[in-house]
Formats: sequence, C-alpha cells, structure tokens
Amino acid sequence: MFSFSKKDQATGEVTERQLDDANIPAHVAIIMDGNGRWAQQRHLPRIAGHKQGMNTVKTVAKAASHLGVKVLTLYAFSTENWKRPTAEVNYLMKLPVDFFGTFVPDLIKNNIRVKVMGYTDQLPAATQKAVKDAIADTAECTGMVLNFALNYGGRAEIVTAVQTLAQQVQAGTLDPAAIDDAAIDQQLMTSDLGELRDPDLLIRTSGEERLSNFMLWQVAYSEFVFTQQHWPDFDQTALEEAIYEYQQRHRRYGGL
Ligand SMILES: Cc1cc(N2CCCCCC2)n2ncc(-c3ccc(F)cc3)c2n1
Repeated sequence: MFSFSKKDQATGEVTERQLDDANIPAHVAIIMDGNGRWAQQRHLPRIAGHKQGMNTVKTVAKAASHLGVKVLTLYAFSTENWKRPTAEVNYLMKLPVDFFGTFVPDLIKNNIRVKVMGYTDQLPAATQKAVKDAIADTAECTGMVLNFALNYGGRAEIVTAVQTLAQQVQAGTLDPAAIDDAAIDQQLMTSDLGELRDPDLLIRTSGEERLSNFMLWQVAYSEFVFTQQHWPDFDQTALEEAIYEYQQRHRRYGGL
C-alpha cells in the first residue's frame, strides 16, 4: 500500500489516503497543460513555464516509476504546436536536448527506458540527435518506459496507419476483410508497447477537459482524470490523487 495525504483546499482539512498497489494503472498518459498560464500568473515569460514544466517531468517520471507504473506517456509537443511564435517553438525544441543533457544518469539509475513517438524526422537535427542518443543510452533499462509524444498528432497517426494498410490492399498483400482492431494497432506509433499500448489512465492538468488530438484510438477505454493545477504545480501527490481517483472507478471494457 502507498499512503499519501490530501489537503482540502476549502477547509484545510488533511486526510490520509491509501493507494492499492495491486491496482496501479500500467499505462498512464498525461496532457501536460497550463505551462503558459502558470508563467502568466507570475508575470513571467511563457518559456519560464515550459522550463518549470520540464522540472515537473523529472519529478513525475521518478514518482510514477516508484509507484509501479509501467508506461508513462507525456504529450510534449503536438503537430499543432508549430503554429506558436517562432521564438517559443525554438525554445521548446531545445528542451529535449536540455532534458537529456541533465537527466539521463537519473533515468538509468531508476532503470527508466526512453521511447519517443511522433514525426521526429521533422524536428531540428540537434533535437533528433538528443532523442536518438537518449533512446540508445537507456535501451538496456528494463523498468518503466518514459514515452514522449513529440511532434505527435492522433489524427495524423491514424491517417498514416490507414494509408499503409491501403497500400498493402492495393499491392494485393492484404485482404480488406482482414483489417481489424489488431491490424490498426499494429500500424500505430504505440505498437511496440504491446499489451501496454492503450493508456489505462489519461490525466490532463490545468482544468481543460479536451483530448487535443492525443492518442485518439488508444484512449477508447481509458479513464480520464482532469486536475485543476497547472503542470508546473503538478507533483507526486497530485499523481497519487489522480491514481486514487482512477482506483475508485469501476472499470468496464464495453461489458457490464
Ligand atoms: C518539446 C518539449 C517540451 C517540453 N516541455 C516541458 C513539459 C511541459 C510541456 C511543454 C514544455 N518538454 N519537457 C520534456 C521534453 C522532452 C521531450 C522529448 C524527449 F525525448 C525528452 C524530453 C519536452 N519537450
């Protein structure tokens, strides 16, 4: 059992809570929202929110690993984020370089393996190199998979999968009647996660209640938990509270 304390924001009352360590979600996915608003509330530039957000990534990755999460997927940059101001995009593209420049030893110490899903060939060369090196440096780790969605979009992922299957039908190597869930799963960027490819729990921070084109196919049966704090304020306790909420729900897979 994992114990944690929850403080009621209104009354200040503190209650002890227990997590059932036999029901920790195997795959947790997080839409890390609120970095810009966090900075704005402190009269700081938006990039200050991203910088603090990256520190939260380090904290939450270690916390998830200690709790027994097997895959942690983090939505770091969407295919729509290229529309942001050039200076902000340039700063964001340097974050993976900074992250691995400082955090790979910690990842290895915690036996955490890095995976990245997205259209990484469209990223700057330095970002691609940092990602490639971190994947190689942690390839022997057998613990939690830290899976970054980087230049990722759920609809683009499905379009790419459909195009591949259509080409196989056109080539005469695939019978259209054989296209089922498994055939689609196999073409998605999460295919190498095997049985852990679909998130059991999706968390979105900062109060927004939208998917924003994230893992649209994979979250078909996920539990969603929307939390109020901005991502830079998210921490181990917030993760434990989200997992506690997940554990209070009856899980159905379309059945009774
Ligand atoms: C673009 C971007 C933005 C980014 N933010 C910090 C977290 C809040 C969300 C936006 C800003 N973080 N944080 C970590 C990464 C990262 C990505 C790939 C990778 F292999 C290693 C680290 C990252 N990438």
